[in-house]
Amino acid sequence: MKTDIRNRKDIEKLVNAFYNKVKTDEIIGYLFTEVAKVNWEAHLPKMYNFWENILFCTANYNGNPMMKHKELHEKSPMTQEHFQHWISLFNATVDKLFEGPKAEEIKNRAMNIASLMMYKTLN
Ligand code: HEM
Repeated sequence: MKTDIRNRKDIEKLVNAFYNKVKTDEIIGYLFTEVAKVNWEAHLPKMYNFWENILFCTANYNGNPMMKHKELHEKSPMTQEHFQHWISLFNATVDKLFEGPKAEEIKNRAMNIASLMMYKTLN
């Protein structure tokens, strides 16, 4: 039986599952592994903080994601398809693991941030 996203431990489970898929994904994987050469030990805790702050207002994330993605786009151009694919992977991961109001909220927030990011990055 699926539960809602209740705490940081659930966020860790979601984020780990999501980036496990991302790493080997045919459409966006290379942006992480070859272009940005992501240090996963640093990136994953940042993402736990990012989403924990969004869902539970913990005020433990203070980065600048818009800037990071603009820099990434300058190194290797991204397209609307990349962002749409990111969203579909993210939604599929949420739906596989969780259900409830917080699960719906995180998908809505991801979609809104992705739209803004696309607008700021691709224009
Ligand atoms: C095509 C879509 C996307 C790609 C390819 C992508 C890729 C990346 C990469 C390579 C990094 C840098 C990791 C590092 O520090 O080396 C990053 C950071 C990050 N991404 Fe994305 N991303 C995408 C979409 C999104 C979306 C839609 C969100 C939010 C809903 C998001 C949130 C973040 C955050 C919060 C960081 C950490 C920024 C920091 O350093 O504080 N990303 N992303």
